[in-house]
Amino acid sequence: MKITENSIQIVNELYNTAKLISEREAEVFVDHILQAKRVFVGGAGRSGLMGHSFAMRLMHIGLSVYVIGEVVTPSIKKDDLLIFGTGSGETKSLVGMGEKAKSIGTSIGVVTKFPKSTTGQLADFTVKIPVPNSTIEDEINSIQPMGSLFEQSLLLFYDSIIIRLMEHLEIDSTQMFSRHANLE
Ligand SMILES: O=C([C@H](O)CO)[C@H](O)[C@H](O)COP(=O)(O)O
Repeated sequence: MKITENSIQIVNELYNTAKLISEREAEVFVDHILQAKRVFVGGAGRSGLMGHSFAMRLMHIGLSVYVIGEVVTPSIKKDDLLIFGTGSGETKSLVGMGEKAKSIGTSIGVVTKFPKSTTGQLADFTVKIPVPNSTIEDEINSIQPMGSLFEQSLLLFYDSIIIRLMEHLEIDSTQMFSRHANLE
């Protein structure tokens, strides 16, 4: 298949996945972010990279946000919100961090293909990214390898959440640019 046709097929896959995400689950996700004192975002590998992108936008809209694992990230507290993006829901480092946060009483939100996974069960709320017919090992309805369809869908979901938060907080792109790093 031509490379450009691959791109079109990927966009179709993203469309078919995005339209199955629950609006109600997405609104609950937004409500928790708005109520949290600070937001901590976590994820491993490519899912974690999408989390970095999300955390940057949360900073741009003026929220207190940290990425798990950065050396400047402080201890998490009860009034904070912990967000994981994890396709499998079973990534070991996240399970350990989720257990720790739960013992502190921190609210946990997990965006995943598998809400019944170990991290999903630790969560106070989940958002299911319903990658069609997927299993933990593979993505049988995708032309893409490994977890790519989940990871791209996660980024689209996170960016869609940002647009909703901009509406709630009455923030525009110009204000966000004013917070963007000036030491690049
Ligand atoms: O980077 C990843 C890998 O390339 C699969 O596509 C995953 O995002 C990473 O392994 C984390 O896995 P999940 O927690 O299951 O998303």
